[in-house]
Amino acid sequence: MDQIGTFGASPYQVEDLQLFAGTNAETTARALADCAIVRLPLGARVADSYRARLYIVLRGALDVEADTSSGLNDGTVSKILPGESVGEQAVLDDTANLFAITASEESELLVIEAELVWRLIDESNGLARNLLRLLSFRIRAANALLRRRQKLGEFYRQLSLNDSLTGLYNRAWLNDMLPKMIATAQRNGAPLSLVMIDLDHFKRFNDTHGHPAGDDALRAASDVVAAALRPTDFAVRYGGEELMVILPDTNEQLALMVAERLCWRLQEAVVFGDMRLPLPHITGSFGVACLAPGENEDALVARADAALYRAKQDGRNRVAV
Ligand SMILES: Nc1nc2c(ncn2[C@@H]2O[C@H](COP(=O)(O)OP(=O)(O)OP(=O)(O)O)[C@@H](O)[C@H]2O)c(=O)[nH]1
Repeated sequence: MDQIGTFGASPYQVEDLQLFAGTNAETTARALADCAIVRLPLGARVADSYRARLYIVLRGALDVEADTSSGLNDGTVSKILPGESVGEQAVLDDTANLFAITASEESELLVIEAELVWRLIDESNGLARNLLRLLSFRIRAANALLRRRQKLGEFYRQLSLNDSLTGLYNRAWLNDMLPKMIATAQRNGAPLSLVMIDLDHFKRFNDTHGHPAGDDALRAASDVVAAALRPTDFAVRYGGEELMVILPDTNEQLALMVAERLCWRLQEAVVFGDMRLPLPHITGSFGVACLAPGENEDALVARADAALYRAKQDGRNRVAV
């Protein structure tokens, strides 16, 4: 970063500098006359960014990375073009320019020391107004970036908690949430029931209609289950062709009714939307268990599993407790 001259001896005009728009050009030019102009070759970094200084691009362009000190640097880079500035915030709160500033092409920069910026703010309402406007714009941009990151974070969180084939909650979600729901139910003395569901002869279904049709069937079964539940119930893909329903505040009798309803709706489900194809049907076997006092999630799941096994043994397409 070589100094190649001063603002006063350069061909650049105050009118070229966004930050000084609307200020008295003559007074400003006088104040800036001794400020250094430095040249930055392509790819060079603003080397003394440890100081609070304002840089105005006169020619070329700068890339400014997000704040590297906060650990929030996610590769977001803003471009600073001729007339624009960087470092206002560092000057205002008297901290170093902690972000990485690099020349994206050969550039010339006007360097204004913090003390001079403050003096100019004292002397010029126009500069103060421009700075406020610029900061307000930067805050809005930073907020928008945060919102985008939040949305992205939420998107990935959803991805990691939902099964990609069926859209139901996955095992990771279950492992996290079921113990919490059980603890709440135990604490409040509230009932909680589980329904384990296993699609019947699913291997045969796959062998007869093909694996993609098997996927369609799984999706159809999941849709049936999800659509039949209250907003307070939860549907989970427990494993391959095994689903689970968690019914908070539901005793065994009610859970049995829910399972019967699901069983009936499943056998009525349309697997293929294309009516020209022969209509294969799917059925499921259902095991119901209601939380016993002092019981933990493993014991409850094991009882629902045992009930499911009985439903299979008794001929499938049915509910057992
Ligand atoms: N298409 C498809 N098939 C799956 C998926 N996950 C598991 N399966 C199949 O589900 C079948 C389960 O077979 P089994 O465990 O033998 O049980 P079943 O044939 O359903 O017989 P029963 O449970 O005794 O009624 C296997 O053939 C798996 O390949 C999936 O995501 N998509």
